[in-house]
Amino acid sequence: MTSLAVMGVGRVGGETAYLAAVLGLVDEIIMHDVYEPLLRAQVLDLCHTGLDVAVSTDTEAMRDADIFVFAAGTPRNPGIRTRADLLEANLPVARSCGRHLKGFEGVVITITNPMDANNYALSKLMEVDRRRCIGFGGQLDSARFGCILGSENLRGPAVVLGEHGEHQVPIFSRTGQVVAPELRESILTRLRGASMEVIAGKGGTVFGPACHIARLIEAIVRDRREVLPCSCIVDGEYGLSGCSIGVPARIGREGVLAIEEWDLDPWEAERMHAAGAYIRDLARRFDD
Ligand SMILES: NC(=O)C1=CN([C@@H]2O[C@H](COP(=O)(O)OP(=O)(O)OC[C@H]3O[C@@H](n4cnc5c(N)ncnc54)[C@H](O)[C@@H]3O)[C@@H](O)[C@H]2O)C=CC1
Ligand SMILES: O=C([O-])CC(=O)C(=O)O
Repeated sequence: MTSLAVMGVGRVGGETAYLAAVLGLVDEIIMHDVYEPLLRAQVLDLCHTGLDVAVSTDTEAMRDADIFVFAAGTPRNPGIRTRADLLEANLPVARSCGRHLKGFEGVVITITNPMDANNYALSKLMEVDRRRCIGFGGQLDSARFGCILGSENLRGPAVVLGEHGEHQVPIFSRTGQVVAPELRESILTRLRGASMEVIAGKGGTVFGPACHIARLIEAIVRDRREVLPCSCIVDGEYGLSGCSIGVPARIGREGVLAIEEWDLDPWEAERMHAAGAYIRDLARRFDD
């Protein structure tokens, strides 16, 4: 019996619940949203699939779930330049949800932006071990990187580490090809703008995030032990600590089983450290 709790069942949370049900990843889904009419609609719509999954809205039962997906809060629109600009709006949401689930014993997946800062905040507020707090975004950024590499006639593997935001770090050294600094910068600029094109066109990113979140849930419930780029709370890895940041993480039933330390080239290492300093500074606002 595997149970999934989803806080915030809007575009991404709702689609994630639907995919988890369709793919048969979980037996029970507990949903919550502050907007009651939407919550009721999502519950009914999921029930009408006729899939063999128990659906409830019991927020008390959320604390016993195996996986908790945090997707509640405000998304970007074309007027909001960076994900970090959502901190003021979404940190209070993370705070109230975190307090409600203090002592949670399952695996937390943080979606809400700014995702890295929220993942760090949730682990502190919920008093959840760092290995059971996974921030989602790196898989999506990596898929976007793969699309852009292809458009430049370059091959993968495409992996993005660092912040899920302006300070993302595409790992060119793992593609096995020499990519000149000018081309790296122009690819990075395209990566930074990749989601906004979708947001401007259809109101928000949905298929991309939900598909990769489902893969992450699958890695956990099926104990896949595969390495995925995820935001993890670091304790010295890559010379960083006191923040959650995108790193290659081996994911299984218990959450983050290990963080791999890859050799980065100087261009990547410099940006990884800048990303760490930037996220740490954002996270500090949480301590104020
Ligand atoms: N990490 C990633 O890769 C991605 C992150 N996001 C982020 O995920 C978040 C959600 O995005 P969408 O689903 O597009 O937004 P949405 O607006 O469709 O859904 C958010 C839901 O959260 C609910 N909500 C707000 N405050 C709440 C609270 N205190 N308790 C419970 N529910 C609450 C709202 O009623 C709404 O239904 C945003 O912050 C967005 O930036 C979105 C896509 C990808
Ligand atoms: O860009 C945004 O605001 C939503 C997001 O995190 C993504 O799709 O990567």
